[in-house]
Amino acid sequence: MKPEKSWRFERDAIRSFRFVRCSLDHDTGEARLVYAFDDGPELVETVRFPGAPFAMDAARAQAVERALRLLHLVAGISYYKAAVPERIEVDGYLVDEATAALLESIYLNGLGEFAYRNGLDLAGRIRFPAVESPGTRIPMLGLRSHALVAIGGGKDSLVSVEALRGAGVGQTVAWVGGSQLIAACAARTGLPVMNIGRELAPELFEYNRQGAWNGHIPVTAVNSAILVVAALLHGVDQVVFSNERSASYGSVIEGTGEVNHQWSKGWDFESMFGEYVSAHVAADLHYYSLLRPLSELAVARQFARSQHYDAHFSSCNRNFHLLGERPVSRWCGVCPKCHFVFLALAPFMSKPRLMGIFGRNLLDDPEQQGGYDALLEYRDHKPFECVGEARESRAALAALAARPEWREDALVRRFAEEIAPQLDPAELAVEPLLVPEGPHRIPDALWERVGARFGA
Ligand SMILES: CC(=O)N[C@H]1[C@@H](OP(=O)(O)OP(=O)(O)OC[C@H]2O[C@@H](n3ccc(=O)[nH]c3=O)[C@H](O)[C@@H]2O)O[C@H](CO)[C@@H](O)[C@@H]1O[C@H](C)C(=O)N[C@@H](C)C(=O)N[C@@H](CCC(=O)O)C(=O)O
Ligand SMILES: Nc1ncnc2c1ncn2[C@@H]1O[C@H](COP(=O)(O)OP(=O)(O)OP(=O)(O)O)[C@@H](O)[C@H]1O
Repeated sequence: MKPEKSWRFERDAIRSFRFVRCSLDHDTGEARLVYAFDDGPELVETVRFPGAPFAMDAARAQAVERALRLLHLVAGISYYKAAVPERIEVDGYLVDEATAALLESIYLNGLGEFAYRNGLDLAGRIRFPAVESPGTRIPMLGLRSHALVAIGGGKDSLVSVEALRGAGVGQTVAWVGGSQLIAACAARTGLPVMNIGRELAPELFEYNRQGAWNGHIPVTAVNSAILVVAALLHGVDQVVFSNERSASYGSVIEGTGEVNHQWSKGWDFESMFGEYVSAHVAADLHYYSLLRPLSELAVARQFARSQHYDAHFSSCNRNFHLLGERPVSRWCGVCPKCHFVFLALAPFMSKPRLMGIFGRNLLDDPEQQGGYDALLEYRDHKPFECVGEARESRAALAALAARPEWREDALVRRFAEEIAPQLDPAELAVEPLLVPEGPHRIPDALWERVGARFGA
């Protein structure tokens, strides 16, 4: 369809979102993901995979093409959300029923927070056009044993990197986007690194100014699909994320139910996506999260065992905006992630060390009371951020209330005096929360080596 010169983004007049085409140039490593609304201009997202030119046999090249289409379909969510039109069209290739089912789940659940905040009901609205497929078996590719480990600049992925190192697994640390903070953490690992470039179609920002629907998207799903393409281009057999058990639990909102900001970090996404990749993209490519059986507190304990990254890492998402200025400090100190990570690390490291990392004591600052109340689900719901469960925050605060160096701090004292007496003391123990449990996709032989390290 030729774009009409006079086309304007009018959100409520748009009827269809189109997946126009996708391509990957093996000589340059540049992928182009092309979308459009109705007969509007093409929206081109670019992803640059380092290591080109890529040479490979036909079977691997076909797997790359399947992975690229999966990425095209997943990454479309950034643009689809701008108008959430009633129709989805895929112009360049056919989508089978299994792919449509995966996509419908990612779009519906991954846009859960977006829909809730915008007062939209997307149930039944998101339908990918699907054709029946004969269910052809996809081949093993003979990928070499090596892990591409996704890192995000925070504590979680660094825990995975060190666990894999300890288990003797060959790894490359990989990240998407231009964050200098992540680059510094990657360099600090001393391991081979892979930085994948990603640029959103610039028109999206213009549409945002013109009244597009806007809100959170499941960015981990997009990063996962990008890393699957990268793994196949480089011929390696594992894509490793660092999503913990706690990520599977969302915010419970009165009158609405559960809305999970971090849905694509949760188990439902991981199991569905991982199974799809091995059944429909490459039989010997394994996607898993190494931290899936761990709570946030267990990850924090693990991170605290080494000081190697103290001066480099940050979990504060304010470091990762695409537009605008970077924060002066690695830790803003006022967002839910700063609140939670400070609290989660406190039981496991010395107070001076923690204050050295954050440059201040968040638990002795009454201004942060509202933020901590939300983490405890006390008179508020869990924030829309990647933070642990309320029972983890309560247990951590209870542990600090028993320690002389913490118990006089304003928010610890308030917890002990006002909130703890309303809670069941049996539910305030830290130890049970440190035990690894629940489903995961970690290869058995690897879990045997890292599980003990994690306290299994
Ligand atoms: C850095 C951040 O937290 N961004 C969220 C913020 O966006 P904001 O407008 O303040 O800044 P930008 O990130 O620069 O985004 C500019 C616009 O582009 C849209 N966009 C961005 C990335 C993308 O992949 N697709 C996009 O469409 C974005 O919507 C803006 O209009 O608020 C937004 C609305 O709530 C969030 O969507 C932004 O979150 C980013 C997608 C992001 O990368 N966030 C991660 C730091 C993040 O939230 N990670 C999660 C993982 C959970 C998951 O996978 O769902 C976490 O740590 O909680
Ligand atoms: N820019 C990125 N590129 C590739 N993978 C990423 C990126 N950001 C995050 N990830 C992956 O997604 C996971 C979830 O992100 P998240 O920000 O919660 O984790 P983190 O940065 O490792 O730790 P923390 O929870 O302390 O911030 C990460 O552990 C990492 O595996």
